[in-house]
Amino acid sequence: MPLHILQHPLATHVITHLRDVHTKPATFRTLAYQISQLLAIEATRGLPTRPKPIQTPLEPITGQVLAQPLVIVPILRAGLGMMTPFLDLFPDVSVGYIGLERDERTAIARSYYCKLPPLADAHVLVLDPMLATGGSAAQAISLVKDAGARSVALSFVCIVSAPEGVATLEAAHPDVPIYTATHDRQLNAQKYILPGLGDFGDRLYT
Ligand SMILES: O=P(O)(O)OC[C@H]1O[C@H](OP(=O)(O)OP(=O)(O)O)[C@H](O)[C@@H]1O
Ligand SMILES: O=c1cc[nH]c(=O)[nH]1
Ligand SMILES: [Mg+2]
Repeated sequence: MPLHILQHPLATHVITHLRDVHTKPATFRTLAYQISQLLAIEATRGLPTRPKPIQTPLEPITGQVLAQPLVIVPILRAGLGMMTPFLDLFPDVSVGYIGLERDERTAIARSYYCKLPPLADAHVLVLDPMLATGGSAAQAISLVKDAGARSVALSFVCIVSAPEGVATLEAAHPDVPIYTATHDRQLNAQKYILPGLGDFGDRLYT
């Protein structure tokens, strides 16, 4: 599946401020909202629509409306920072939650929570700002597939991706497209993304 990288001057502007170590949590949350809104539009470009006959004030026409329910699944905790723009753009969206936390020493993610709505007929977007080793994303996608999500209607949406994470996710789930706002250089020895923006969850909330 192709890696979709946001191409928009506003995206590079917002990411630069997100990366800035001097950006405080309140501003960081606003910037996370802005970049996630751009990603939400990009990642839903291919959503199917169905015809709906309506009457305008002047004449009858057949318009198009969204054909499928949409489900977002933010990965706790940092994924919560991407959730609100999806709720604002798609008021009927359902939300599932997957809790995953990387061990600080091994960088291997441990699952601690999973609550998902019905997924079989839905278009599912898994949200997590950071795709580093790809371990968290691969686990989360396995969980939503096991819960009934169909791979033709399943995407992973992140803000910063590393080549290592994209390779891992593509190897584990070659059928799932990845949407990212920026594709960075590499991981460091502690499995943080370079140049990256640090620990997204900490920058959102502490
Ligand atoms: O690709 P990976 O190597 O798995 O790393 C990415 C994961 O790391 C961060 O979460 P973290 O474990 O820090 O949890 P948090 O969101 O609660 O801070 C991030 O939000 C991803 O879930
Ligand atoms: O760079 C990284 C890697 C994993 N998780 C983060 O929050 N940042
Ligand atoms: Mg974290």
